[in-house]
Amino acid sequence: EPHSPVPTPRAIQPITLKNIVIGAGEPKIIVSTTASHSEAVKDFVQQQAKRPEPAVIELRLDQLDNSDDVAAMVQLTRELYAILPDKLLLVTFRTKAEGGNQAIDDQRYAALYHQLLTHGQMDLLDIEMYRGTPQVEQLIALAHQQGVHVILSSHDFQQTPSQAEIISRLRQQQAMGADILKIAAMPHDAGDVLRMMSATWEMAQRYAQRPLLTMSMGGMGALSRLAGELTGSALTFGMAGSASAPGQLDAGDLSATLAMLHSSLSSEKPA
Ligand SMILES: O=C1C[C@@](O)(C(=O)O)C[C@@H](O)[C@@H]1O
Repeated sequence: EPHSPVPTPRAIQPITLKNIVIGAGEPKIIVSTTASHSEAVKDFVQQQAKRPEPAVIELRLDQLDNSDDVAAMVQLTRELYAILPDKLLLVTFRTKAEGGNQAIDDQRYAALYHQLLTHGQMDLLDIEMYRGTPQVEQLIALAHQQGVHVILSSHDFQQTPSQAEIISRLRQQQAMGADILKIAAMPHDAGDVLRMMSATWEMAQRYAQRPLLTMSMGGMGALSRLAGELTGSALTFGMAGSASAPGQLDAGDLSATLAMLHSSLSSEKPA
């Protein structure tokens, strides 16, 4: 026998919520809201609730004009949760510091998330790992008390960190108790995209017990948004109409390509 690859078993434990398996099979598609008014957000989510592509809908609170009206945001999460009986609702306030639409200080960020977790409804909450250690630790504990799964996230819209730095952040997120480990970074060349994919694979093979969500942004990064089943990224963002970040592919095209790659990957039988 010439070359028989020995597959290394991954230690990633899939998460199953509402029959959606995160961390096995095809990467699951997340579609984000980008509207600035609650009514438009609700219309969009009604439409997406009927679409087959997204498994997860991300509510981007920082895109809303009235995101400082905490009671209205709490109410909005409850309404969206009710129209998504078989998809997952991810709630995200992406801060300006990490590429989002609105600046918010760590205290107000923590206060908003505290109210959302206490009075709102969601399956998943995106918490930026660098929003202040005590705040982040308290929010993770509260989320888990409320039965909400936590995505700890880190974004770099300027450049792509070294492979060691990408892995170190993902491991830190895991150590902090994240349920899903996430990093997004901007590439300047193909090497940066390949490094993100390679860091994802090394993390998945060696260190991860939790599902990963990684991507290179911008047009150059598209391959990283398609390659998750190979590299070990369990989720991927696609767009419906308008992108919530540069480089997102249309959810329909994304879904077709993920299916094509899945059939190739599952025909691969060890010799
Ligand atoms: O952080 C992320 C990833 C993202 O920035 C992307 O590149 O697809 C899109 C955002 O909506 C999401 O919160």
